[in-house]
Amino acid sequence: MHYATSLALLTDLYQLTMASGYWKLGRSEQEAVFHLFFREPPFSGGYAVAAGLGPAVDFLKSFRFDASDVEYLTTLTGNDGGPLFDGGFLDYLSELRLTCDVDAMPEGTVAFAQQPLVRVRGPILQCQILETALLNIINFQTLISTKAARISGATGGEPVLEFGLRRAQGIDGGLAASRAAYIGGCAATSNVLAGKQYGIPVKGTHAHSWVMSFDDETKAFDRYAEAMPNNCVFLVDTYDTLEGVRKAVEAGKRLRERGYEMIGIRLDSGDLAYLSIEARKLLDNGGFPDATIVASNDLDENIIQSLKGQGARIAVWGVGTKLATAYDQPALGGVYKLGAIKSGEGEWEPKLKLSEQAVKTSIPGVLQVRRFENEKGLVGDMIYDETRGIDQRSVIVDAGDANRRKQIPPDATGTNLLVPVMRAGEVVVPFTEESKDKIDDTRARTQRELGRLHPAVKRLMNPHEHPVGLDIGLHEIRDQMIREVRWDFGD
Ligand SMILES: Nc1ncnc2c1ncn2[C@@H]1O[C@H](COP(=O)(O)OP(=O)(O)OP(=O)(O)O)[C@@H](O)[C@H]1O
Ligand SMILES: O=P(O)(O)OC[C@H]1O[C@H](OP(=O)(O)OP(=O)(O)O)[C@H](O)[C@@H]1O
Ligand SMILES: O=C(O)c1cccnc1
Repeated sequence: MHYATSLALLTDLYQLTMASGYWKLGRSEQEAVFHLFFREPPFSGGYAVAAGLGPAVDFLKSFRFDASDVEYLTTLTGNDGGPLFDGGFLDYLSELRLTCDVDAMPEGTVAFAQQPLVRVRGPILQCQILETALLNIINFQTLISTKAARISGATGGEPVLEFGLRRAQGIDGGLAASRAAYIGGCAATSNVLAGKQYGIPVKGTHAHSWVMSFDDETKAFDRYAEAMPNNCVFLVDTYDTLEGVRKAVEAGKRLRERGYEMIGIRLDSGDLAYLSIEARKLLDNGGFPDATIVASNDLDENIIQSLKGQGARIAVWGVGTKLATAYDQPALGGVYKLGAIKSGEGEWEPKLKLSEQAVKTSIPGVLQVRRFENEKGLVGDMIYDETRGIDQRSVIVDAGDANRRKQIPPDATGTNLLVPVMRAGEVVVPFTEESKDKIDDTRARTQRELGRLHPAVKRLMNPHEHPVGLDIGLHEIRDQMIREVRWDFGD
């Protein structure tokens, strides 16, 4: 999608005050590199599924301060009542066109803590003013695609229908959630606009109100079957669920006489394990062994896992609220940090932010991630500084605990996860108009990526940690920088 209006003001004011500062100091063009990453996978899980790059690229392509943006900025005042921004700076913004380089993990890539999902390199002013929107887009979509991957993992590949629009966080939240849920593994959405906009399959049943609007349930099913003979999933729990299933079987027989087949039934309350087992028997004995049982009602990955453990005969899972709102963790804490700045001599100077918590101390450099695998499977991921290359010792060191190290075996081959997306402000890969083929390819990538992960890393509770570490050369530089900063502060 190409945004019709500029979204350059979709930012925090402080990005613009810093930009104004860089401009006034004559530093706007100084080259810098920033990395977008998260520190903990969401939902206490072992991984995340990167998503949001498509819309992020659309945002970057449309990025400009148009006349109305600049006019608005002229109205902002400082605490002396005078204009907040200099006229010269606002002229600079109106002329500004992105010239930076962006590298990122393609959507559907499995990502782990500390790894850059996006790297932006270019004039510091440009890198800085992109922070908020990139975080807004990538954080939410990565969160939802990860939730969808967990839910789809729990169903063991049985289709998940995303039903979340009515509970989603507003209009854009609903659309973005449907998109990301599909990338993460959902089979379809009930969100028709998302279907149109992103080429996602749309599916649905009917609501209780349909049944309630008739005097009795049988009539409701028959009338629905007459109106929609090729889309019959009867919602059977308005009054008594198993009685509802019996009526659905009878309605299905009448439909069959007309040359159509009912798709199945939907359960939306009560004990879904018991009811699905009993409903299955009624459907099978009634001559509908192929009828599908759809279930919904505040489902999430944990309830689904429990239902499967109880032998539930559910074949299609409708999941709304807990998926589209990422109910148990409503935000991914992705951050965007400065990694290095180019000095006057044109050398990259790595930059470090210290923290009391080792894991929160930033990783300096111009970072890239290399994923290693051998014939046994994935070996581990290395975060390294592209300007220095990989140390020949081929060892990764945990970013939070220097005692945790792993040798990358010589038979392992590596692939860089960050791929070029923009060069000098121009999109260089086909992350352009969202097409059905494109989103289906992305969804397939997620499936391939998850298929390569060890099952223990995908475990819902207390997952095994996939090995991720800093290239030992980068670790030593960072360690030295930490010592120097601590020394300066007399620690
Ligand atoms: N066998 C089961 N094991 C575990 N959880 C279940 C089982 N059956 C249903 N659930 C889940 O338990 C919760 C049921 O909540 P609740 O009892 O409020 O729903 P209900 O019986 O459908 O009532 P309501 O009519 O208000 O929806 C839902 O999240 C549902 O998905
Ligand atoms: O439960 P979710 O995962 O959010 O899935 C969507 C829910 O939306 C619909 O009902 P709605 O919640 O509007 O009404 P109900 O609770 O009375 O069924 C539907 O029947 C599902 O239960
Ligand atoms: O089609 C459905 O069954 C549906 C759609 C949205 C929300 N709940 C259910």
